[in-house]
Amino acid sequence: MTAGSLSCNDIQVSFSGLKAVNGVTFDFQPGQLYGIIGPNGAGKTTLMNALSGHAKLSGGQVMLDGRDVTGLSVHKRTRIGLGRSFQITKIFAGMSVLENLQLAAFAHLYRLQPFWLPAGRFPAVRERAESVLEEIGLTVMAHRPAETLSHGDQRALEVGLALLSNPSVLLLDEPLAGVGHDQIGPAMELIKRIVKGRTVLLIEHNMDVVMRVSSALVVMVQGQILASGSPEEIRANAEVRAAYLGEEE
Ligand SMILES: Nc1ncnc2c1ncn2[C@@H]1O[C@H](COP(=O)(O)OP(=O)(O)OP(=O)(O)O)[C@@H](O)[C@H]1O
Repeated sequence: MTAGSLSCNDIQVSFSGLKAVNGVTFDFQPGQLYGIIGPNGAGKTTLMNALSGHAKLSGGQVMLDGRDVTGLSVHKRTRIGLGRSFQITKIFAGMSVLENLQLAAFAHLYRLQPFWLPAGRFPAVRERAESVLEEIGLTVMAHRPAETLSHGDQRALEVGLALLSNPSVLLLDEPLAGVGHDQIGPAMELIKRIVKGRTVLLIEHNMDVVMRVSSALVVMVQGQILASGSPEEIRANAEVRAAYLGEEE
């Protein structure tokens, strides 16, 4: 089995009776970038949470590289190849860019939070953090406090945190949220670069961006998949246009 295959079978997530994800079955193929689109409240983030282990399923299974991970914690899923970035940033504002990466690299490599010693003293940590720093194009900003970065660069750092475990499957929840218009282009380039060799699920409201970077789109409405296909197929799908894209145009 090729690394990076993710599938879900009839998964369900409910919040006090509300079926936020209501029977989703899908095979995400290795190396593809799936744009997950749909109106507000359609269940996109909850689907990601269900796949990453952040939301408890009320039914169904999640498989990663052919292995049933339904009962595994977030950390165990991370260790076997699932990375996740969040809509709300998890970076430490007062720490430098490199320190943020080193702290997360230490936690990943040694399964500990290094509160009592500088994580950067560990060669494996330094090496991993520096490699991701380069991957996200922030090497020149390594020693800047994270809070002084532009919004776009903070989002790149957030994505970097998800890359530290070198995941074969990467779940990105609105990595361009709040990114200024002039930074959308470079941010898109970053996404295209880090995607190589990985399976990516990307929640993104900017239709122009999502249509351009995705190899396939999955359209969610009311907790279910309404349609999936190439960006061209989705654009031409009358049902999707009526339920969602029509709103945009
Ligand atoms: N922790 C929670 N507790 C209760 N209800 C929740 C919770 N998380 C999500 N929901 C509800 O589940 C539904 C799906 O929400 P979700 O955030 O997954 O949608 P979304 O498609 O990601 O929306 P958006 O595009 O606005 O981010 C919504 O009705 C939301 O209010």
